[in-house]
Amino acid sequence: MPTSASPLAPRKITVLGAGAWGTAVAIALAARHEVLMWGRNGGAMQAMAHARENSAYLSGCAFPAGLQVTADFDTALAHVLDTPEAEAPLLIAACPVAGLRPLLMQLKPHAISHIVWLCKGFEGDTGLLPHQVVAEVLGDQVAGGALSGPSFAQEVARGLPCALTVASRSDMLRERVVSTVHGGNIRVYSCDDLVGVEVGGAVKNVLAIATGVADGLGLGLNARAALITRGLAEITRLGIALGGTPATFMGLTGMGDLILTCTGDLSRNRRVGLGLVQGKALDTIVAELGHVAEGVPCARAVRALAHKLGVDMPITNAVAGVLFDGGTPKAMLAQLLARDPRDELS
Ligand SMILES: NC(=O)C1=CN([C@@H]2O[C@H](COP(=O)(O)OP(=O)(O)OC[C@H]3O[C@@H](n4cnc5c(N)ncnc54)[C@H](O)[C@@H]3O)[C@@H](O)[C@H]2O)C=CC1
Ligand SMILES: O=C(CO)COP(=O)(O)O
Repeated sequence: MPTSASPLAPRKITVLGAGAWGTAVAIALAARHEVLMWGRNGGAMQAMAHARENSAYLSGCAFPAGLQVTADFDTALAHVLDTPEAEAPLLIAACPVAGLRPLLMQLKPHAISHIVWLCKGFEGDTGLLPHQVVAEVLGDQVAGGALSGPSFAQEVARGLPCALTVASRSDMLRERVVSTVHGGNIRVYSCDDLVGVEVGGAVKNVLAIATGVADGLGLGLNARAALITRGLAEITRLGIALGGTPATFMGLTGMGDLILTCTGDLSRNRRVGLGLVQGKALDTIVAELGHVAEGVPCARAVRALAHKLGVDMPITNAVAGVLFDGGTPKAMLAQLLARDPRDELS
């Protein structure tokens, strides 16, 4: 579907969440727009305002003049809510999946028209995708969309080129995101397959843990390519079972993000896999990361969901076995290799 690009004027954008990705997106958009980033930790936001960088989550990436920060939720919301809809303000939720429902509960009393989320995963307790959580909390009158794709925060914050996809069932929201975010070194594609985009973004994190394990064990490039490709097959099976469109999994938010996260050493999820092979405890690995690794809770949620739906997801099951059931990386490998042969395309 054709969409217009290049905004006519700077827009008002609020980013809720001040981790690595929220900060990178805020920095990138502040070159062209008036961005206000909210974080829940008052001390941290004050330090950011003073240093003009987010030293805890994205050090060395200076804030442009167009980026302001606050720890006051009402101020952050007023930045977009006090802007006429005709000026197309943009509200972005940049927290991890586990923080999405609490954040939406904070938003619920306010009259928001739309929301874009950046998180990738399934909600732990419910097994819901982010768009389902949004619909459950805010109802379906609020236009919602996921902005996803291969995009390491460190690279986006440094202004390196990337391509993203906005997925929404709302024409208005897709148009607003494209016309606001597309430009400079960021290309934004659009599609209406929310399920496919969200499943790809969620499950690739589990596969990145698997690839980290394989690379940590020194299994070689052939094994890595096999894992990525068969990983894509299992993402696609789950995505189709949930109502996604097959072609979506071949796109930026499927294959694109899978390749990036499985092969790029900037990936936190890949580093979880590497750490497991070094014999570190999961808690230690995550604490050392200092960031969320969505593939960890996602592995549990996807294993349960796939079991419920009768979808075969052997790599995810093997990862979950190592993460939660005391399996060893070598046992994970043996379990995968010992599987019966199967038709590649079934
Ligand atoms: N870092 C990256 O390169 C990318 C990350 N993502 C996704 O974006 C999401 C966020 O990731 P990062 O920012 O990298 O994580 P991070 O670990 O760097 O930061 C998470 C931030 O979220 C905050 N947070 C947690 N719960 C919250 C809540 N209830 N309300 C408000 N803030 C809350 C934390 O205080 C922290 O500031 C994840 O789902 C991740 O998969 C997507 C694309 C790229
Ligand atoms: O989603 C990402 C890149 O697109 C970031 O992946 P990690 O969370 O594994 O760092």
